[in-house]
Amino acid sequence: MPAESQAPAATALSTVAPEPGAAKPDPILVADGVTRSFGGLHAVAVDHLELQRGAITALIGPNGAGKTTLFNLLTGFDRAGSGTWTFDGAKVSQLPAYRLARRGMVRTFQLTKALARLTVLENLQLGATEQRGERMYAALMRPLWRGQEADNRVRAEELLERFKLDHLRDAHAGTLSGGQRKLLELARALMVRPSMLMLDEPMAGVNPALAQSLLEHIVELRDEGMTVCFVEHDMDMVMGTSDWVVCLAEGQVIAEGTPRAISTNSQVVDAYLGKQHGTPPAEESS
Ligand SMILES: Nc1ncnc2c1ncn2[C@@H]1O[C@H](COP(=O)(O)OP(=O)(O)OP(=O)(O)O)[C@@H](O)[C@H]1O
Repeated sequence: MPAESQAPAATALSTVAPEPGAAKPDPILVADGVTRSFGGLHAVAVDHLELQRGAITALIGPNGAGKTTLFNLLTGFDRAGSGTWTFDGAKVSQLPAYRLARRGMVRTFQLTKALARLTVLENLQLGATEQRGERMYAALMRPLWRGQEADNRVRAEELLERFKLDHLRDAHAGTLSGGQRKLLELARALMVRPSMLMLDEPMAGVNPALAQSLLEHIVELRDEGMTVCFVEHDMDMVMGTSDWVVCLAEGQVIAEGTPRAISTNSQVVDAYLGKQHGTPPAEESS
């Protein structure tokens, strides 16, 4: 049975009815009528969804449930067919990712081949400019305003230390282990001091030792006041870390609740948990 979190967000959520579309005491994100179709396939059709400020919310569901599609819509990486959503009280539907980042919502990015050739420190410095929507070429070629560059350097050093990547600051990102890459992806997103962090499968390809450290970092960020939302198949992480769980199936929210309520929800068990046969094996060795 999952342990219930004692964080303030968990306490606030303990009075919320465990039902799809439930209103939250202090929602940071509110979505209404969000749809996305591919041809005749309704990948996402979410009537109403609220995410509680300062809480860790997990999006779960079977393969093809629409989790990644919804995540991409909310983070400005795809365009919804219809629907509106607000972030921190302001309408942000269809805003591109860099404009969302300016408002405080950022998502992690997988390291591309180009980024793998840069050092860890360069990745962090570039993370700050990317999230603001500056072009990579311009960011590298044009001398940045000195004050801003110095701020970015200070922030980067803070994050290197926090994530214990300082000894790797001059290593090429491509040489990092799977878990270290995930830490770097998280650190890159934090360069712009967001209020909400969106994570797509943070545990994928991470070995158990680093998974634990990654998990602790995420809980620590929540304890500092950050709102976190992640898509994840690893049910240990979902049950052990999240304050609230939203289960999607066939594009719709079929259940919401605390990890404890969700683990015994018959619809979730039928659609997802009953079909889970453990989590995929870790892919890295360090
Ligand atoms: N670009 C696309 N073109 C066509 N169909 C798509 C596209 N992206 C997603 N889909 C379809 O939309 C549905 C939802 O996919 P999505 O990737 O959002 O599910 P998911 O819940 O994230 O699944 P998984 O857990 O396997 O990652 C699936 O049927 C998928 O095949």
